[in-house]
Amino acid sequence: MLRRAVSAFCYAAARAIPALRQRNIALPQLPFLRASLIPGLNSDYQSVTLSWPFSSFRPRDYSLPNPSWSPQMLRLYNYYNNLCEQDGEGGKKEIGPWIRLPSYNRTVKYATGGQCLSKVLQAKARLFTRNIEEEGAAFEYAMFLNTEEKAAVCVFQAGPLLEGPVGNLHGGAIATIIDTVTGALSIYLGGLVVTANLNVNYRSPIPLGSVVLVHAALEKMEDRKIYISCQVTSSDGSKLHTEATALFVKVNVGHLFER
Ligand SMILES: CCCCCCCCCCCCCC(=O)SCCNC(=O)CCNC(=O)[C@H](O)C(C)(C)COP(=O)(O)OP(=O)(O)OC[C@H]1O[C@@H](n2cnc3c(N)ncnc32)[C@H](O)[C@@H]1OP(=O)(O)O
Repeated sequence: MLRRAVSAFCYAAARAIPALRQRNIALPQLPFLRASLIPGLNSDYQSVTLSWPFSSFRPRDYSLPNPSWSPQMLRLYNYYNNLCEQDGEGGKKEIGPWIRLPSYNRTVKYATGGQCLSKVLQAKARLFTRNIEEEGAAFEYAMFLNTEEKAAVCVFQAGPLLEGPVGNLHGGAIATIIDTVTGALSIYLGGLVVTANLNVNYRSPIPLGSVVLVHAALEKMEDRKIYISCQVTSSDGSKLHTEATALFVKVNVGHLFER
């Protein structure tokens, strides 16, 4: 019963969000969608209270700066975060094409804003990239979307628990952050999607502890298919570490519960 209700809600939200975007209807005007997606998109919105009835408090946003972040990580975060605000008429701050994505440790919090639901549905489940609570130990990252260019940038600091070859980042961890960034962009563009194909070319090792940029951009959309390209570069863009292409396929929420 609960599963059916959750499925119906997620299905409706997954269908509604892209349709509203296509019609240029601003999501912040809609209270429950604001609750599920908008808080934390940029610094102004962090004070918005969740209005979805299951949420009595806001979940932790893991993409906000913490003491483990290096000065370089913080500088890049501030650079992209500042792009999220534009000067409007009379010096008033306006939301520009850039938005900062909040990051929770369960996808169900994205889908519903629901703290309660995330306790009921496989309570121990955690988003792979946010399952280590120790700050700085594994994936530290913040994602920014450019809604006009249909592109995303992620500022990523690789922690010591992600070691592969000695002193360097594990290839699986690199693929994971690529899947996360290209996936987030695809979800923004297409609603509920899954990765169908991910091709990764590793060009140069990424030292543990370093800060890199993950760039993702829409190549094309065809029916249910969303093609994304991706590059991981050094923080100044001078060195190419990894290149990838990804294909995401739109699904309905029932697909995720087929057993
Ligand atoms: C703004 C919000 C932010 C949120 C942030 C959240 C951050 C977290 C983000 C985390 C993100 C993490 C994300 C994750 O990690 S998702 C987890 C990993 N992925 C999966 O588990 C997916 C498993 N696969 C499937 O479920 C099915 O196979 C899918 C759904 C993909 C297709 O099965 P379905 O029966 O439904 O459809 P279809 O078979 O008719 O195919 C449809 C079309 O697609 C084409 N096709 C299919 N496969 C491939 C292929 N491999 N190469 C090339 N093409 C392929 C196919 O030819 C056809 O094209 P056409 O004939 O129509 O032209």
